[in-house]
Amino acid sequence: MGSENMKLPNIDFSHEDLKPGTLVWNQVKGQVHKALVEFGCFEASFDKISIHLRNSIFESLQELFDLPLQTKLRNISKKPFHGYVGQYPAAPLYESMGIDDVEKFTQIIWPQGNPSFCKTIQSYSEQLSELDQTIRKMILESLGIEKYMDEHMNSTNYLLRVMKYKGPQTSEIKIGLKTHTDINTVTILYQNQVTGLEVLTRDGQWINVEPTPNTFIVMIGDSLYAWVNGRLHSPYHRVMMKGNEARYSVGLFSIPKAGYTIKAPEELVDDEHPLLFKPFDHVEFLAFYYTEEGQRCASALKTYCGA
Ligand SMILES: O=C(O)CCC(=O)C(=O)O
Ligand SMILES: [Fe+2]
Repeated sequence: MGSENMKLPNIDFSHEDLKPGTLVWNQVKGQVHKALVEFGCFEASFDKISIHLRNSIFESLQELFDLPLQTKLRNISKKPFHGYVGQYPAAPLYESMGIDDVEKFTQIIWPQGNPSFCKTIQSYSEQLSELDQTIRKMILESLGIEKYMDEHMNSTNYLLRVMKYKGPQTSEIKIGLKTHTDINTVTILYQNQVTGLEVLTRDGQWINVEPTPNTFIVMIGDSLYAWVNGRLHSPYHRVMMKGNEARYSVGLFSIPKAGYTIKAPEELVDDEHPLLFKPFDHVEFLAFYYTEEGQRCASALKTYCGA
């Protein structure tokens, strides 16, 4: 179980003057780098998303998940994990839906229209993608690889995934989502007040993440871990549920585009830091990841393209 007294670092991104080159930018950048080396994860305080939008997002999620299963199943996608996921015996509490294109998604789920859902999701993704970009700029600067900024920023797409974990209706702890690392670039999670997310430290302790209305959880995925040649950590995490209440969460995932080869910059490879992964295409890696073997191995990426 999660350790009672450990906490993730909390970094404040609400400062008005948070622009590249300012003193406050450099201070926050230092905190981001330290947190990502040590934990691969941190809490971000970010007040650019209004209280109204923060509340609407969970109302929208509830409205969506309350729909009949038949309706939710209309969200299909050729890409794994982008469509409706749920009703799995191994994760009976979990349901999720990927939203690639919110207008199309809204049209499929509500053919009669649902402008308020569409607008809420759209504003949320747009506003939160600013935080994603700020963090990624800081990462490249702190690693001294600014010259790859445009290439890196253009190498990803966003996916918003909304998630619901039913309360198990018992005080016993039940698995919500099994232990995994994220395989994308950067993940930013936001959730309602029901606890459950746990992040594993490098020395093997589980940290319970305590949600608050203005904290977002930022996490490095394996693709970024590979690209920065292991300079930042990509943490194992899981969701454990107890009690009656449902946990709603929403993840903004930056994901490498198909056809983009992830290859560590030469600046990050030397005798002390030998190359960890051979260059790979994320979408080709996904095909392996979702095979039985890919799901079984401790590190699918290492098995797939470890150097
Ligand atoms: O629900 C959460 O907070 C975590 C979800 C998660 O880890 C994932 O979707 O990869
Ligand atoms: Fe995850």
